[in-house]
Amino acid sequence: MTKMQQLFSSMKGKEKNLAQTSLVASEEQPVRHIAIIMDGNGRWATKRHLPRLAGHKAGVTALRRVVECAADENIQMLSVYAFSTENWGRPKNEVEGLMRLFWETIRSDLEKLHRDGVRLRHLGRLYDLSPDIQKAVRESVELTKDNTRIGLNVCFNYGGELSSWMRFGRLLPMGAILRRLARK
Ligand SMILES: CC(C)=CCC/C(C)=C/CC/C(C)=C/COP(=O)(O)OP(=O)(O)O
Repeated sequence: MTKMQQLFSSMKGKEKNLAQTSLVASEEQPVRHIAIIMDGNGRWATKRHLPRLAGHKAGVTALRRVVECAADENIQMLSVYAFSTENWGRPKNEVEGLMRLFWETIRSDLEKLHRDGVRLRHLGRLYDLSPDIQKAVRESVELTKDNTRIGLNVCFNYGGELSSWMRFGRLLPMGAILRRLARK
């Protein structure tokens, strides 16, 4: 079992619903691009009698593990759908917590991501985010732009981009991803 498979199966068992993973590839091609829709963070936290933000933090922890494994698995691109324009409608304290978490994660993880050869890109409406976040995103994209090990598209404050992007890919359920990885 590869590291990625172990990660996905551990998520199924212990961290159910932390992330929904979809695969973009045709049947004939090896897995090169994995898209992750961050979902279920709130349910994960509620089940454990924790505040929703604890679920979002656990989601970021899971994401770190996915990025590490994917780079080792020769996956060339990861796209992470984190915060949609609809998510601004959530309670103020949750939105503020998510913005802070996003900013803190860039700040704390950027150096390691750069060292690990991750090329960061942002997809979404940067201009609507706070000046601090805009600056952190711009700096992280600039710093990592020449890295070649793996691309990480962070979709934050995305709108219709998701649905149009989905039309280009075939979305397969988790089981299909695991089987595909097993064949590598
Ligand atoms: C990329 C990065 C560092 C992001 C940091 C911010 C972050 C964790 C964003 C995810 C937010 C979100 C809307 C998750 C979905 O779970 P949900 O709250 O909809 O869960 P539920 O469906 O169980 O309510």
